[in-house]
Amino acid sequence: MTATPPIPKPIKRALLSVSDKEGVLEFAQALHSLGVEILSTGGTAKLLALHGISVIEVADYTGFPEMMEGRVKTLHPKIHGGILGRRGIDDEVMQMHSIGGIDLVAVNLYPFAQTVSKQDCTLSKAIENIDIGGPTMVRAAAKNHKDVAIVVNPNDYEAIITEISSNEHKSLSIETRFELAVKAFEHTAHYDGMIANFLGCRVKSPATEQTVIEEQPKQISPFPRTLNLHLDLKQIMRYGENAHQLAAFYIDVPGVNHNTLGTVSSAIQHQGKALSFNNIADTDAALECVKSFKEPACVVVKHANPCGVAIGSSLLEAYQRAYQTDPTSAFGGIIAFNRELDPVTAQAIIDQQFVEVIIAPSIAPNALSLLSKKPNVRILSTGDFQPIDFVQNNAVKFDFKRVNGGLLVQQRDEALYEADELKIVSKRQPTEKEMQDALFAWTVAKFVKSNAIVYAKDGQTIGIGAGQMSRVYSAKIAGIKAQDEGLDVAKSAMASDAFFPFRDGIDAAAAVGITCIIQPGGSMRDEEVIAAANEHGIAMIFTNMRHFRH
Ligand SMILES: NC(=O)c1ncn([C@@H]2O[C@H](COP(=O)(O)O)[C@@H](O)[C@H]2O)c1NC=O
Repeated sequence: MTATPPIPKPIKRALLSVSDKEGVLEFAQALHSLGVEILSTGGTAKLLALHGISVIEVADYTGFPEMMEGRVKTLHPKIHGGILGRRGIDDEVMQMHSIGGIDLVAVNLYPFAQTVSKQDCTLSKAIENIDIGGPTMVRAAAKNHKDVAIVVNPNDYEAIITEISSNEHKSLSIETRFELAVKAFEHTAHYDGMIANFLGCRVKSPATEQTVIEEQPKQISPFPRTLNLHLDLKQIMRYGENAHQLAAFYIDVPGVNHNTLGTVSSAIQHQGKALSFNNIADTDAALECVKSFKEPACVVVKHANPCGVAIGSSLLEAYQRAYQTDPTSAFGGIIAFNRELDPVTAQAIIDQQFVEVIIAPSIAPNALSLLSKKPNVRILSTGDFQPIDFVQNNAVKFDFKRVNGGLLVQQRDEALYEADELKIVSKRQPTEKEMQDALFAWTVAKFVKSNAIVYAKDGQTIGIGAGQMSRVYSAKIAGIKAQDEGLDVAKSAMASDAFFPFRDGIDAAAAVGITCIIQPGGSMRDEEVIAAANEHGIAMIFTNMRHFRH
């Protein structure tokens, strides 16, 4: 025998207490029209009253004034009893203490994230912006979702009004209340996580020598004692890196300190099969690399490594030159552009190769209709993104690598080189063209897995050696690939993501005709390495910055 679900009770009384007042007037107005009595805290009540909406102030309802500059507003048994009381179980005790049920709670919290993102935010200001009464109501209402609806997101107001209006009992279904409750706990978990992260950077831990309780400390750790992450599930994949692995894509929640615009996480997919785990990883690698260039550029990626990168006077030229580096590896690759994809380039791709994903800031409509002939190709647009300003962009953004039993956390590698750290260490100065080629190769090398060796000439990669355990083998592979594709390495620049431990890498470069080398320097045998460059007449630039990538 199946139990008949209880008849949902109508929503008769709502409590509205919001910091973000967006949409609250319309919401309150609609609730009022549905015959709902509205209780509200000081600022919210004032706004509603000003617009002629009938409202009872919480202070009048409880008989207790708001006090301590808002620290105590709703923390009263008449409010919390009204939210937490189990209908059908606690009715008698509620009646005994004159506690009326509150059937809907709409709360959003003090803007803690916005407050602490301001440069001049003091510790006291941050602490005053920790909402206490709000989360208490949110959690209470979420716990009692069987009888109470909790609304934390103004984007939900409209759907809630629509559902109540169309429901014969002027209520919300249990499914809606449950969904809202889960959203509410996610919201308070995120909120408390932010607070714990903020305070956890100031307390004695392996990251800090001492607890820092200063109003505006000059330096605090970027690493909280406990790391609270908040990511939203975007997609479940059919499988992970391999078919026997379950996988999902979680994305950053856009907010005050996160800008997800122009990333793979917020890209719009126009056609093609769902992105796979490897597609997303490779698309991110291609996209982040192509953002480094100001000129029209194209990056072709395979297994997270660029296999061809080029700039050109047009996107078509950039694509053709990037493809030319390694057509064999480009088969089934991921292609990223830093300009709108035009129909000529789209047609060239279709004519020339099998491609898994194409990503660009935008896709011209006529390019999209051409690509629709290849419906399996995943086409993504990110919206505009700015080329990375390596000097300006010093925001602390984290990069994570999971190890068994822990998580490695580091700042993202957002630098390229410090201009005043570039040093010519060879006898011969690089020509202007050699310098341009070297910086292009260096930019690409940053995105190639270590050990990375990149040969480049005229804004085009000529050979890329990636992921080898010895640098000299990466150099050899870059040379072999160039030769196999009939590209002339002579007079190319060579970039190495880390220093050369021995002179053998330089000798190998000279043997294939490299005339300029860019590398971090810093080896015990730098002298020997520089002497080798001088012997071969190679111009050598030290960047004093390494770009390992694993
Ligand atoms: N202290 C309390 O009892 C309390 N109750 C509700 N709040 C918050 O006060 C804000 C709304 O205040 P007002 O309606 O006065 O603008 C909301 O963000 C709500 O989460 C409170 N404030 C902070 O803790």
